[in-house]
Amino acid sequence: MPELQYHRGFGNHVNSEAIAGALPANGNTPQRPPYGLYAEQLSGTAFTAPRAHNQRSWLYRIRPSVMHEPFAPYSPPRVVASFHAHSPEIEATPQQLRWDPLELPNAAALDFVDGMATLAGAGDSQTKDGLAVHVYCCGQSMHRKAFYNSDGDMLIVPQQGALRIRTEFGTLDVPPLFICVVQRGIKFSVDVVGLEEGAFARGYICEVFKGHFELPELGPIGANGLADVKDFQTPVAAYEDVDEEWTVVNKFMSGYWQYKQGHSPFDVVAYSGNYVPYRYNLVNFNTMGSISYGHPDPSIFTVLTCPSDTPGTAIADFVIFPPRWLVAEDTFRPPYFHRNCMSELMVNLAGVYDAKESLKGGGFVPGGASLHSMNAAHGPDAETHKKASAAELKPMKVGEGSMAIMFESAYQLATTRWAVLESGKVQSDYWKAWAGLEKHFKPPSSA
Ligand SMILES: O=C(O)Cc1cc(O)ccc1O
Ligand SMILES: [Fe+2]
Repeated sequence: MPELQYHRGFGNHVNSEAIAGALPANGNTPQRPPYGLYAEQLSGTAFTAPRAHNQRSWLYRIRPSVMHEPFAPYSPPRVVASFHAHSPEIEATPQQLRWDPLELPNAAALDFVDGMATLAGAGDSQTKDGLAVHVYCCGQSMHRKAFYNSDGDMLIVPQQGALRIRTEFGTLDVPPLFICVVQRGIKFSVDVVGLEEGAFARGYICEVFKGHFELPELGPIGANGLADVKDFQTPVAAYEDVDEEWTVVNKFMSGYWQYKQGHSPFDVVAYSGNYVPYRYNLVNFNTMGSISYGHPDPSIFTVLTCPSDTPGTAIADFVIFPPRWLVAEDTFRPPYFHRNCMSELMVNLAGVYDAKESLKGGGFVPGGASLHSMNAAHGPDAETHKKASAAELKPMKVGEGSMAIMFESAYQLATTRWAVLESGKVQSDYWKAWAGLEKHFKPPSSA
C-alpha cells in the first residue's frame, strides 16, 4: 500500500489541494469555485466562538453533502444512549472493575460501526456535555459505508489490528500505538488492514460530547515536552470521483440513522481550515518524571485533554503510560494507593503495566480494561507492593515494550449492562489483587 502523506502540526490552519489550484485564490465562497467544485463549510465551534477557539474548515467538493436521500433508521448494535443510573441499559457500580480483552460475538464479520459497544459514559449528547467510552471489535472494512457522529468527537485508540481511515479530509493510517481524532460531523470510513481470516481488530474510543481535544498546558515544564505539536499529522486532501451507491450512517442524539447517496462522500478535492482530523504516534511522547524522589501524579503523562468549564478539570484527559526510566530515590516507585475524585478508565494496549504485575489468572492483560470509579480505592496489587517495597532503588526501565492508556474524567462513569453483565469478561476476582496485602504495622512499644 502506498505511504500516505500528512501535514505536520496541531491546531494549524491547513490548506490542502489534491489538484493544484483547487482552493479559491480569494475568499472562501467565490461565485464559481475552481474546477466546478462546490464550496461547503464544516463548523466545529459556534460561528461566534472566540477567535482562539474558533474551528471550521472549508471543503471544495465534487458534490455538496446535502445531496442524499432521506434518513432512515439504522439499528445500532450495542451503543448506549442514556447514562442515567436508572436507565435500563445501565448497571452502575462503585466496584473496582477489570475486564479480560473485550470481544463481540461474530467480531470477524462486523465492521467498525456495527462492532462498537459502549462500556461506560456520563452526561448527555443532547446538551453537549459528558463522554462515552466504547470498545470496537471488527474484522471487516466498511467498503461503501461511511459514518459521522453528530454527538461528539471520537478519539480512536487501536489495540490490535491496523486501521486505514478514509475521511473527507484524506486518509490516515492508524496502527496500534497510534491514535487518531475524528471530530463531530466528519464523514469517515474504517478499513481493517492485514487481518488474517477470522481475526478482528480491537480498540477503544473516547467520545466527548462537548468541546474538542487540545494539548495540555505545560506550565513550569516550559515550551517543550510531552506531546510535541510537530508530531501530530493531518491527512493531505484526497478524493474519489466515483458514482456508485454509498450508505452514510449518522449517530445523532445517541440513536443511529442512515441515508443513501449515489456517489462517494470522499469527494473533497481541496480543503482549508483548522477543523481537521489528525493522528499521533504514542511512541513520540516525551515522557517526564521525577529525577529526585517521589511519584508524580499521572497527569504528567497527558497527551490530549478535553477541558470542562472548570479550570484544570477535564471531561476527558487522555493519558498514557509509556516505557520510561524510574530513578527516584527513597520512593515507592509504582503507582501509589489512592482514591481519586476523577473516574479512571484504563486499557492495556501492550505488555505489562507496572502497578499490576500479577498476571496469574489473567490480570491486566493487553486488550483488557479496568475502571476505578470516583473514590474507588485502588493501587498496586499485593505482589507489586511487596516487590517494590523491597526493590533496590537503582535506575530501572519500566514497561519495556508496553503501553497502557487512561481516559480520566471528572464525570461519574456509569457502566453499561453489556459491559458488566453481558460481555462475560468481567474478572469477578479482581478484588483479590489487594486481598493479600499484609499487615506490617509495628508500633514503637512492640518493636
Ligand atoms: O491507577 C492507576 O494505575 C493510574 C495511576 C498511575 C499513577 O502512577 C498514579 C495514579 C494513578 O491513578
Ligand atoms: Fe488510579
